[in-house]
Amino acid sequence: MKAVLALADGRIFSGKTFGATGEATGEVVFNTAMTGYQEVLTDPSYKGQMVTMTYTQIGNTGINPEDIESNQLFLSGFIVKEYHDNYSNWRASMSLDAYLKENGVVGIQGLDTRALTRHLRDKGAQNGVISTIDFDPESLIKKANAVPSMAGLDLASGVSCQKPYHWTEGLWDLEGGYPQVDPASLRYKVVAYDFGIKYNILRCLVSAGCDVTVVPATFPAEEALAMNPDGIFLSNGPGDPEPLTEVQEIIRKFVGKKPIFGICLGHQLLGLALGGKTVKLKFGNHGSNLPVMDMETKMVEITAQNHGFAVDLDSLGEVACLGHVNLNDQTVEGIRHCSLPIFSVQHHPEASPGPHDSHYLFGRFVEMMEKNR
Ligand SMILES: NC(=O)CC[C@H](N)C(=O)O
Repeated sequence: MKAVLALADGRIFSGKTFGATGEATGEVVFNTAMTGYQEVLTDPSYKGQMVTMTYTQIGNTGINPEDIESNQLFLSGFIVKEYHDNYSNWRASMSLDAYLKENGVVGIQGLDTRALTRHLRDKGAQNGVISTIDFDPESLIKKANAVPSMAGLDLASGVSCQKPYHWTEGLWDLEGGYPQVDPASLRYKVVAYDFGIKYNILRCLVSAGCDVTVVPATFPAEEALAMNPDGIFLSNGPGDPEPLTEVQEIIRKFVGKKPIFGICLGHQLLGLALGGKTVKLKFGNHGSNLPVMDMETKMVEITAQNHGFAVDLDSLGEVACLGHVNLNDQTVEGIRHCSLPIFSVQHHPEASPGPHDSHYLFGRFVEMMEKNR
């Protein structure tokens, strides 16, 4: 069955349906990861977006119950070159097509994703519509232009948990799968603010020795401090960090009181809480092969990333310095507070999908908490 993708600037791509049928809208972004479509589909940070994978063959490894990063699919549309229904993997329990159908996510396959990616790279990420019911170019372009801009959108509040919960699952291993870790063996008490947190971040924290309590995005700072944590963690999440002013106010209350570690949206919110600004990038970075330098050690790590906004370093003045830099586009990849045990990164040290080069950052957070006990 025919499917069409129309972009707000008038470019139209034709393909075939897969997954759910109907119509979907969102900001179209490209992801350069070669594997890990399942983690991409369940990453809450993709809410409001439609993702095209630059890797050509998608679906080959099917879907398994273990590689999910949250309990649902968040992106609104999935765009691939060649969908493969005949999957093969020892853990797979269903096909990608069936999974998208079951979760109502509209897909399109068989279009030139290379041309689409080059278009987004040259013209910038932009809103679009995938349709299997309307093929009229004029009507589709109108629909794409009616989608609200990602800049200014608070999407994190809608994906955060409703009430606090405790997390004790550690990192996966081949023999035993995901272990349940005895909380008595976990030395550092961490309050993790959930703006759309990925499971593997929680697992990395537990495996690094943290006893994690996950709290909603606007959980009062006073209540978090009353738990007497060793550190505060700020998670990834969808949308623009700027409208989340209540959250920035909460973060400010931890500065000077507790060690803080932020990832992606958490990093951007920390930058704003410290008095800085964020900017929307032309097409951002989404993938698992992006080079970054740690300014402290000058080591280069290959990282997983998924962001459309970035912190403006100059706006932070003397408060914080550059902790990490993206070696492709020189964007601010991390900040470090000049005098307090506070740091954050734009990339994803938990990977999922991606290389494990940046796992050491969880150890750095634990060291900070140890020094500040
Ligand atoms: N992965 C994330 O946390 C994304 C942060 C933010 N939504 C951005 O696009 O920049």
